Amino acid sequence: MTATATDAQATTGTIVLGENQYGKAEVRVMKVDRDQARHRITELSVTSQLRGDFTAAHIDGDQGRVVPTDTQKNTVFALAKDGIPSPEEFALRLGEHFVSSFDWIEGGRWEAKEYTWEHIPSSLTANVSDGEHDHAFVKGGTETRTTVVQREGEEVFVVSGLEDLKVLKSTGSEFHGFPKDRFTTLQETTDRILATSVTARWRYTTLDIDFNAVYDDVRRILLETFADVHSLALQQTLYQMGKRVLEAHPEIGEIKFSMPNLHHFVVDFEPFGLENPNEVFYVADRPYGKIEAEVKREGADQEPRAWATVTGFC
Ligand SMILES: O=c1[nH]c(=O)c2[nH]c(=O)[nH]c2[nH]1
Repeated sequence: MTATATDAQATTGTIVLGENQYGKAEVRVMKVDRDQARHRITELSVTSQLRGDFTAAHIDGDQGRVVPTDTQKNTVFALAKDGIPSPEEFALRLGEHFVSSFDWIEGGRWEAKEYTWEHIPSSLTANVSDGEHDHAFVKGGTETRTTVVQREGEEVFVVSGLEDLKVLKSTGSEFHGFPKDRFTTLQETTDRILATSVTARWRYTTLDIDFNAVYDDVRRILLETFADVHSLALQQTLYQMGKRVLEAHPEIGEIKFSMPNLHHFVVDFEPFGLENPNEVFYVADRPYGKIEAEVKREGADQEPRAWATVTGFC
């Protein structure tokens, strides 16, 4: 692409500040609920960013309206003291706090990622209830629960999801019928390993829900559907996962996925005079297929502002 005369002209006009937001990124906070012998721990990585008219800060170096990023970090810790019932409720409270505390703050973006911890199973008896240690934990699954809360005045948008939910099927996956040209080497298959690491994000159309219960159920549906669908392509599995989530949860407007196709290639044992009926695979690190799609409700209202600052496809 080449720059046009109009582009050149545009670069000579008055320079002004465009969209902006600022805050503290990746504040790692752990809240221990220790009011009972069996503790509960919640670990979040929180990014808080404020929006409003910060022209003076950018143009004149005037900090009169700049709530320091350090204060935003401290606020994350201070609000955690009152509990983190869910990442969504915590992010919503941060938004409410900043918008109601400083009249020039018009909104912002609060992102939270939750890391899973599980009580360590134990056959001992000291500090153990129901076969699990009361205050010793092991890191849970590889996945991270996510939420992005954005606020414009009284309008609030919540996009929640998960990242890196690793799943694999050792059969029940086919891939054939694709077009072939002189560069095609891929063999058709009616039995292959299907593996992916699911990143999904969905938009809530209401805040009047139990965020933890809905999250648990969406995760259950994603896993069950991945397992249940006899896959003719990762694209088909993805679509079914989204469809079943939307059918079960009217409070979700749309759902987006980014799912790598993590290739497992059958090792060629012919040179060794051996057979390999889908038993030994070479696990390829990269490249990987990159399958991304949105599943949505036909004719439903879209809300691009909810997705505006979600990086990548989702
Ligand atoms: O499920 C798949 N979808 C594709 O689009 C694709 N392309 C490819 O080479 N293998 C696969 N597998």
